Amino acid sequence: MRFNTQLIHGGNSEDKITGAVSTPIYRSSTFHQYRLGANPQWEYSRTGNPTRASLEKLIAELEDGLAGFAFSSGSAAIHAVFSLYSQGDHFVVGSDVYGGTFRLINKVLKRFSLKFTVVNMQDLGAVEKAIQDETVAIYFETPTNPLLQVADIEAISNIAKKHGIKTIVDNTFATPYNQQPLTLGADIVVHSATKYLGGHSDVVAGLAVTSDQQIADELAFLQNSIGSTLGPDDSWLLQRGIKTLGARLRVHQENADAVIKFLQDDPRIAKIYYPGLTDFPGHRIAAKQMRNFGAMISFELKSGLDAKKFVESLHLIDLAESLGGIESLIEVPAVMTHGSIPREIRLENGIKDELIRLSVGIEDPEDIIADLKQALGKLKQEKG
Ligand SMILES: Cc1ncc(COP(=O)(O)O)c(C=O)c1O
Ligand SMILES: N[C@@H](CCSC[C@H](N)C(=O)O)C(=O)O
Repeated sequence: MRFNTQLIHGGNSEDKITGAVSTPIYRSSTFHQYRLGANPQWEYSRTGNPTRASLEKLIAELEDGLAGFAFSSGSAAIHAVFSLYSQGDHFVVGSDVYGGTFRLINKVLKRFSLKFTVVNMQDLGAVEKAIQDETVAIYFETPTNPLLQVADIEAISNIAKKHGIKTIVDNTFATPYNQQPLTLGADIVVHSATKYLGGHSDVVAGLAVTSDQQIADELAFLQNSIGSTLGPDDSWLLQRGIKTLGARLRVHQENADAVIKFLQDDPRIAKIYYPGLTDFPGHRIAAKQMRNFGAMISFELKSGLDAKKFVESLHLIDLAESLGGIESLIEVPAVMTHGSIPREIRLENGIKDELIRLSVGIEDPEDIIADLKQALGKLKQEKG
């Protein structure tokens, strides 16, 4: 099956009992056991639920992995993956990660004595140099949130393999439509499925997929033991969202291409962060490992232009956290999504106070651009 067919027909897309073409929502916390101690397939919904299992099978197929696991949020999925490891274990972590991941690492995982070295993943020499005797895995996003930095998944996975450690990739920005890290050598992929996979800003969910049987067994154990599983209703909603991933991403991409062109031509834009730009660092690697460059764009206004005024002047584009939904969303990472990172670290990592991040939706591109234009126009008027 090809990818777009798989989106629709993958997982357990037909119910074995009724033939329903949409996986039923099995809203049952427990399941009747016909014989005592017979180890039934379904026993209790935290341990396994048929609706969740269909979604988990689907994401495993889409990422070309062995097993998938659905969690109550992306953060819960990331937490479960780090729970594979023990006190004293060391990780090499990308310097540009979602603010909540930074917070999880620094305010939670460090309390359990996991150790971290932060490295710019574009510097392969620095990645290898950061590996210690206790290092168990390399963890990174690509493209990153919010700077859209691109890391070479294959090259980093090769370094990891050479040192007998694992590679974990947060594939939220790219989705398996644009990039499949497991096929490039990674061992575990995590997602905030709240974003493009759900696609409609109506579900908070997380996914993890692995190509390694031992990790799969351990993740199944941890998912059940920690218990941060995705409920059947949200599992269904997420699977429904995933069915249109390809169709949505094609429009997201067309719109992002139009918005990029507009921003490039506007004299009030100082800098654009987007892997599709040929002069953007990482463009060559993105072109190698991604089907397309996605619809996340970050940018800075020319000095003296007020980013706050700009985002508050938009009418169509929502000023809101999150991304990847059908509606265009804009935000200022320093104040919103990455506010949990101390300012000096944010600045060190390249996240300026005025950086603006735009998630281009699937509205008519003319309307998105008209909104950007009118909000930029207000700034010009004020300055003049
Ligand atoms: C790249 C990335 N990873 C993980 C997360 C965490 O996901 P969630 O909000 O679903 O917990 C987010 C956003 O929240 C994100 O942008
Ligand atoms: N206030 C939230 C931040 C959510 S950010 C959501 C998403 N990852 C994004 O980057 O837009 C928090 O403190 O967790």
